[in-house]
Amino acid sequence: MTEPQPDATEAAAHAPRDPDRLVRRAGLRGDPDQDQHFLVDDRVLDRIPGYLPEDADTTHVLEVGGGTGALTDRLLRVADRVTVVERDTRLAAFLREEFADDVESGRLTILEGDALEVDLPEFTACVSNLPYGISSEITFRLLPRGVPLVLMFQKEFGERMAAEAGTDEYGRLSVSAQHYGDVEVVETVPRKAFSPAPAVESVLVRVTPRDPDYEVRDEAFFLDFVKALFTQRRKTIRNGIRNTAHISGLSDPEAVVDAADEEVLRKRAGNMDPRAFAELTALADEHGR
Ligand SMILES: C[S@@+](CC[C@H](N)C(=O)[O-])C[C@H]1O[C@@H](n2cnc3c(N)ncnc32)[C@H](O)[C@@H]1O
Repeated sequence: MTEPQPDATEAAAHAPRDPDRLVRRAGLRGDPDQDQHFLVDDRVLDRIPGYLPEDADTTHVLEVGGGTGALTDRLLRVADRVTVVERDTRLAAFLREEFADDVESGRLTILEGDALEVDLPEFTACVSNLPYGISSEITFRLLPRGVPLVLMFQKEFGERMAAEAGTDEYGRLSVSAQHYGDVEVVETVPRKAFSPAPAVESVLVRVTPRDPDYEVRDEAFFLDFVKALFTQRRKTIRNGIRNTAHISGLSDPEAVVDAADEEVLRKRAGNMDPRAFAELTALADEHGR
């Protein structure tokens, strides 16, 4: 049976493309081994661009992992320009064909390649149903750009990003992400919204960039120090500082222990908010490096 093309009425009314039809037109089954879980729930797709902060600059929106273009279609409705990165050659070819008019007019650029390897353009916001295999690595490339992000993650990962100090989910990922912006879970997305359905539920996370309300002189050291202390999350900060100098790179951990307040030294990493980590980092920077 030949796949029906979108009819003239649909095109004229500029109705959003039907996600199931896109998958059928692409003629590909999503391959979970390639992180291919296409969003096929219209209502979820229609809501996603609306999660951008109200004042977001939508001059140039980046999408990581275009798939069959269901989200691309929604982004083209709100953005002046969209750049899509897609690693799968067949999907990149399909997107070029499906969105030929937008490619031609310069509103859409398809970058074929691995999002961790291509040179990402300057973009003003990023909205993506991410390939989960690269969630962490791509997110930490996006966060320092300081633009709004609306990203789909595996539920557990998204919840850890947004977690507050003192909760079980709070960890290195929470501190590092919240260093760059306000992180919120804005929607839980059920498995059946995707084709093929992933093994676990997903969440949409919004990151609204802001400068932290604390000073960090050396960002790389701050992130290494936080990472080091969370490898010993059940130990006190005192023991954490002493035991992890090989990770944090401190040459004199004892000097940091001497300089820090007893109250802080008795805490555990899971109870330190980002500001407390920043203050301890400043001491470590001054006394222990
Ligand atoms: C979860 S699907 C999302 C597809 C589409 N945006 C949607 O919402 O239906 C992720 C897409 O990322 C692509 N992909 C996987 N790994 C990638 C990588 N390292 N760089 C770029 N794209 C990748 C997959 O081929 C797939 O099309």
